[in-house]
Amino acid sequence: MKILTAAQTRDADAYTIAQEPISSVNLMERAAGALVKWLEKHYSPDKPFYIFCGPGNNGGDGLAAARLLHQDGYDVEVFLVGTNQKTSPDFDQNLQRLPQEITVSHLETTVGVSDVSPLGVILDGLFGSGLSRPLEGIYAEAVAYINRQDATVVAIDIPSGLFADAPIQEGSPVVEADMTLSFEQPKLAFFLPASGAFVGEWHVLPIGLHSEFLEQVSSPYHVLTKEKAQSILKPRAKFSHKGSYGHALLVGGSYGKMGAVTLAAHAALRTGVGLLTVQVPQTGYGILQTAVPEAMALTDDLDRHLSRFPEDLDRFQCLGIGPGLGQHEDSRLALETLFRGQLPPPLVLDADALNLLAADRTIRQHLPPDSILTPHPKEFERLMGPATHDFHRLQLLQDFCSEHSCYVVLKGAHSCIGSPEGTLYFNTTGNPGMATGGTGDVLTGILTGLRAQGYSPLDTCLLGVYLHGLAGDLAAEQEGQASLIASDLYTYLGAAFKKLAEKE
Ligand SMILES: NC(=O)C1=CN([C@@H]2O[C@H](COP(=O)(O)OP(=O)(O)OC[C@H]3O[C@@H](n4cnc5c(N)ncnc54)[C@H](OP(=O)(O)O)[C@@H]3O)[C@@H](O)[C@H]2O)[C@@H](O)CC1
Ligand SMILES: Nc1ncnc2c1ncn2[C@@H]1O[C@H](COP(=O)(O)OP(=O)(O)O)[C@@H](O)[C@H]1O
Ligand SMILES: [K+]
Repeated sequence: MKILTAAQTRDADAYTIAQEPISSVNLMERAAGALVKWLEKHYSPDKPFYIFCGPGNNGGDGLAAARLLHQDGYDVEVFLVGTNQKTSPDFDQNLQRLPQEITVSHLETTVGVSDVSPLGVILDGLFGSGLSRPLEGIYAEAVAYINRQDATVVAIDIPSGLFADAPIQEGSPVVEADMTLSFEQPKLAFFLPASGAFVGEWHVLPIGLHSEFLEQVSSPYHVLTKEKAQSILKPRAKFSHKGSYGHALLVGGSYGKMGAVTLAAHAALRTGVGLLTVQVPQTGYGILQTAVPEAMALTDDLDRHLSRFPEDLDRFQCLGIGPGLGQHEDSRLALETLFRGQLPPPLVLDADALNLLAADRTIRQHLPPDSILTPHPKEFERLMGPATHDFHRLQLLQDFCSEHSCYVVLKGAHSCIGSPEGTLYFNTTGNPGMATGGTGDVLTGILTGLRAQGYSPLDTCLLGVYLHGLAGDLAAEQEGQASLIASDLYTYLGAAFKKLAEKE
């Protein structure tokens, strides 16, 4: 699913109005209809609705929703905010259509305004995708009032005060929504930490924007959906054997950090890889053979850290490097030798492999094309320097992928996969239970296992990141978020594969 900018959404609107054709006010009616249908499904008529409307079409949506909810027997109260300024024609028309029985207050100030019922629902229709500057005056006051209430806050299209595709200044007024109902497409701001925190849970409401426009419009931003991940998944063939599913090599572990590479090894095996070998320093031999009997072990000459890669790398279809590796100079030299030598098998680089890469520009220049890198934001900062805001970080991600012809999984609540062409995919699975040590190592194992089975680098990232988050969601359902630990992720990986394969 594409993510459109605010300008593209306006164009989609205009295209639909011209081509369907449909009048602007009827398109608003369709949007409000979809909104009310969702609300009525989730909130019973004993919940009072408090609808805050600004001067634009977002306010118009709020007014249309007020009328439709009232018609269906809901108790509705409307607050008009700053609408003595210029209002949009569709706002005006919906204000005229508002039944007289609905109480309407013109909010000049929130001083002395009593609190709404904590059992009620506030609909935030102050501003939508047309926001052009930070909120001030009565708008800022209304936002503060809404944020003080205990009622459930549902934002129409986007929480008021957020830009769909640009950063907000720190401290500027924004509605803190429990739920956001976004028309047709989610907004880019939903996926990024600084803005996404205001959005709450979000759902997309289709409103029938013209499919021709949506197919043709080009956007670098995509949502990684279940359908997309499902289309990548390859079934296993009846007469296949372990040779059909690749041989992966994981290199990592050091004294005190053997857990990281054993987590990755378990995860690689659970992706269905045919064979797995793990290269560890001497100290890790017994640990690995005991903890992961399915994996073959190779050992370094050194006891506590790694100083070389195996000679015969050709027999591996993917090489995953990093979990628990440490940053010893010997390990850095080994990485440099690997990159400067013959083209190695397809690579997955994580953790200390990334830190070594960040610390040494010359190694980075020799990064083999089509490599997969999986930094968290701090590791990414070491590679590319600090970003001024979340949207800038996306630009840096695109720059890095195109400069090095590689694929980067920027990990987070909505992990973002970047490709050399500049396309970005935002993941939709996963939960805060996964914010715990070792979950990234599990991802490295998953990606190494999938890549070794012959998935393209992009498909590996899309499928692997989706499955990793889905395993986290299934684990959290059973274990709860707080108690989730990294090994739960590979324990639930099988259930995630099964769930992904299910047709809805
Ligand atoms: N296709 C769809 O998705 C559909 C979308 N629909 C709905 O339309 C919404 C977009 O509507 P919209 O363009 O009228 O924008 P909205 O945000 O309501 O108001 C903009 C107005 O506010 C003003 N203004 C801006 N910032 C301001 C500020 N800080 N302080 C004060 N004023 C400020 C701005 O003025 P200006 O920037 O010119 O000064 C302009 O007059 C969208 O989110 C969705 O809810 C559906 O109805 C139909 C299908
Ligand atoms: N709040 C969250 N919601 C969803 N996924 C998360 C969240 N926090 C972390 N994760 C996921 O957990 C993993 C953490 O990786 P990383 O930071 O490398 O951990 P570690 O280094 O301990 O293995 C990433 O895949 C990330 O996307
Ligand atoms: K809004």
